Amino acid sequence: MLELRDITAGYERRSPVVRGVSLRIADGEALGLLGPSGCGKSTLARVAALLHRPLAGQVILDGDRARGWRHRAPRAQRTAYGVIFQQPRLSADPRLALADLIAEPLRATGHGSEATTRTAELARRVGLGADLLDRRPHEVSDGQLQRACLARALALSPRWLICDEMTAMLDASTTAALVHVVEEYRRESGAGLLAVGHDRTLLTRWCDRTVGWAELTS
Ligand SMILES: Nc1ncnc2c1ncn2[C@@H]1O[C@H](COP(=O)(O)OP(=O)(O)OP(=O)(O)O)[C@@H](O)[C@H]1O
Repeated sequence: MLELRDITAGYERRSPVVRGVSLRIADGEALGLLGPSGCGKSTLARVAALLHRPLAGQVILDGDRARGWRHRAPRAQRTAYGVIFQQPRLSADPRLALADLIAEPLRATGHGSEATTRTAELARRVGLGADLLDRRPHEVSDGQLQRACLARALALSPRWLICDEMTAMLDASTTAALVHVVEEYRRESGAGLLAVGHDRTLLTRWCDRTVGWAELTS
């Protein structure tokens, strides 16, 4: 289970953007979190993924309380997550070819020897043609780059996926393709999902359960 207990978070201690929010996602469950722009969804998603230290509250991951954030999180907790953000260009190193982008987590965790085989496998899974793997981010479309970011997020076979407006800048067919990849992975692996967004139709179709920001904060 992934549990957020009474989380208060933000960028200034005196005016947090998230106040006293609690939520639980059961193993294998897909939870959609809906809310208007600027309400604090991404901040909460980053707290859930151990990327943003909350001002107060606890994150409990598979029974263990998170004690570190970002690079200070223990590796076993950090690698339990695959995270995909809204804007692939902000989360992809522009100097890396897509193959190296996908292989980043493998190399960073001492699995570099598997990188070539795993990268090819992951690229196939997300529908990225082998001809694109030598290109750098500026040489591919947003949709192609987001596919590479999804492949990178799946590289270490995470138990939890955090999709923060993953499809907000994509067309309908790429959206459907990426959601399909996530769902196929979840079926095989039993991974849980927190999908953040403002598209009620998409999240209702995609997730087992959706919750609105207002319900969390009331
Ligand atoms: N790095 C930052 N420094 C200061 N304030 C920030 C930072 N990131 C976000 N904020 C502010 O925190 C609030 C919540 O932002 P957040 O990105 O969590 O909202 P959101 O619900 O995900 O919005 P959107 O749907 O537009 O992505 C906003 O008022 C935003 O301006």
